Amino acid sequence: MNIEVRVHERVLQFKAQGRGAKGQNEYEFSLEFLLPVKSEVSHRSTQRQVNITLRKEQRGWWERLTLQDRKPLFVVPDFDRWLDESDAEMEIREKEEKKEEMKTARHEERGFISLKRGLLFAYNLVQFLGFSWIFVNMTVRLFIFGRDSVSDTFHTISDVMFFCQILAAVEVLNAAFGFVRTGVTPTLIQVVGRNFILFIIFGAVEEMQHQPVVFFVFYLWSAIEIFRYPFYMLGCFNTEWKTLTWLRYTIWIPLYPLGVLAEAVAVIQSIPIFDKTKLFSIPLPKAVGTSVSFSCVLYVYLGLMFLGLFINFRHLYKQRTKRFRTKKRKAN
Ligand SMILES: CCCCCCCCCCCCC[C@@H](O)CC(=O)SCCNC(=O)CCNC(=O)[C@H](O)C(C)(C)COP(=O)(O)OP(=O)(O)OC[C@H]1O[C@@H](n2cnc3c(N)ncnc32)[C@H](O)[C@@H]1OP(=O)(O)O
Repeated sequence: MNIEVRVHERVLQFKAQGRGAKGQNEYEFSLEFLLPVKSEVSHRSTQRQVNITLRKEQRGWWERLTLQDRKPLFVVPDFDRWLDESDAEMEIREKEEKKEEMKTARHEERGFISLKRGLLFAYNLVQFLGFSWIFVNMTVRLFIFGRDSVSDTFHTISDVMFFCQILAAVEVLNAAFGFVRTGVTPTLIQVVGRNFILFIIFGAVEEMQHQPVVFFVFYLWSAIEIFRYPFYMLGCFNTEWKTLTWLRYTIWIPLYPLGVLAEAVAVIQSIPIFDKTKLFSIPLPKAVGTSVSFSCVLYVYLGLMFLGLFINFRHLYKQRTKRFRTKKRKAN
């Protein structure tokens, strides 16, 4: 198709060769607009139609399209694209409302992120202070009182340990609600595993409270946490201290198996006590006339501990690899 479109002042002139109502022919028309239009004109033709785009010289609403009062017969509005003054106002208002909504949403989102960050920071700070107190207290007491301090660990430390470990349940919620990028299972294993030892094995059995194993368990638990929580505190502000990151992702390698071993020793030591005292024993129906010792649960738990160790060791190994691989790639 041979198309010629020209605009001068306010007149559009169109000429084209093609097949239309009069078959193969030359078609032409001209339109004199009500007000001037810009001389740049663009057009695009398809098999069915020619689209011509013109721009007004000055923005604003026209009373009508053409200079002459009566619209030429061949001009018909395309109502799909038709906009009148009230439509445009509505469109502008809608756009502004959308912009305002987006602004408010972004504002709320930023508020939520700062609140989340603030709460996480406060949580990590409290845990850091708690575990630091435990670690420093145990170390100082060990130097001052020697072996006597070991058997007294539970009575001097347990209140703060109870507090920190109850509070640690927050970590399961953080993982479950997606507040931190981590899996629920490893966190649940960690929190349930420790609280089982703390509340059932040590808390409920007085004979266990003077055992040296309490010292080892508490010391191993706090030794990792005094690095883990400050690492998270810095993370809340997208900051990191390389040495601390290295310590957080490295010292669990010896500490975790040692911790599980110490916990396993505690469980094994408590078995005869549960058998003797019948504490938490599960009563059987009267016809059978006896009860199942809680030690059966402890045997099952011993198996679960090593499964838990495997799951969390693998999880921590993955976290370590991910952390150091990302850092290396960033450094390149
Ligand atoms: C289902 C119930 C079954 C019960 C079965 C019971 C089985 C019992 C087995 C129990 C064995 C437990 C033994 C244990 O008690 C022994 C010891 O603890 S010994 C001492 C050594 N221990 C450790 O080293 C473990 C310490 N604990 C942990 O590392 C975590 O608890 C763990 C869940 C294991 C791993 O942590 P996580 O998955 O969170 O990994 P990351 O630290 O890499 O964090 C991932 C990202 O999340 C961000 N994050 C996490 N927490 C926070 C927070 N509190 N505040 C801010 N940000 C947080 C973190 O920054 C990472 O983000 P990014 O990747 O962006 O940097």
